[in-house]
Amino acid sequence: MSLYDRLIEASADDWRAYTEHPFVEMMAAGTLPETAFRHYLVQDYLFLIQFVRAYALAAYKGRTIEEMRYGLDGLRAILDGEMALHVNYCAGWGLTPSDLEAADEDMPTTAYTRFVLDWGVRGDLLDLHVALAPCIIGYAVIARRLASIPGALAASNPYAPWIAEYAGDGYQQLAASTVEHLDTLSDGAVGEVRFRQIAGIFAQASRLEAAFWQMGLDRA
Ligand SMILES: Cc1ncc(CO)c(N)n1
Repeated sequence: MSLYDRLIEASADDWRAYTEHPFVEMMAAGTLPETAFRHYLVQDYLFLIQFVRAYALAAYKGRTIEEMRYGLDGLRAILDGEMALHVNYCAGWGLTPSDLEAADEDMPTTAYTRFVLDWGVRGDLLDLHVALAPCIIGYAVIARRLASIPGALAASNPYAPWIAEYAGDGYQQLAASTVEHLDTLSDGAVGEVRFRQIAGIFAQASRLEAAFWQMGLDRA
């Protein structure tokens, strides 16, 4: 069993609350109010800025060139890839990247990003990558499922570009390599005590993800 499978199994309720949150179901159905999505997306841009810092930290903490490169690739995937989705959506609302950067962080954004960065500083590379994992893997899992719901990818669904981005090959491959990387990092040998520690980080990050969706819905 991969470390990822063990982590999901250990935090099943939190994982489900995150990946099956009403926010994502409403995106697939196209019924999510735009105010909710807009608040979420602006906050997500601020979230990604902090995640770039977390990946930079992962590169810094790498003990091999391969681990350093892994941090760098994650950083690039956000800066040169994922953020374009946010910029494009926001351009439709008349918001420029500078407007996004100047927005204030809402509490759940600060809570989640600083939780990850704190584990990154305090813990070792495995702690950091476990704190990052629900983000990448969760969005890949969510988008793959949503993409299979009839009508979710229809041109009439304003959230189709979001679903298509995370269900796309590039992002799905990033998630698959994250699953593999967790096994490489843990070397297949994580004892019970260590597993309980990282399972706690994984579960908390999953709860912070659910709180992030809820932050959007609360603006509906
Ligand atoms: C809150 C959040 N979690 C995960 C991702 C995926 O990168 C994202 N963009 N935002």
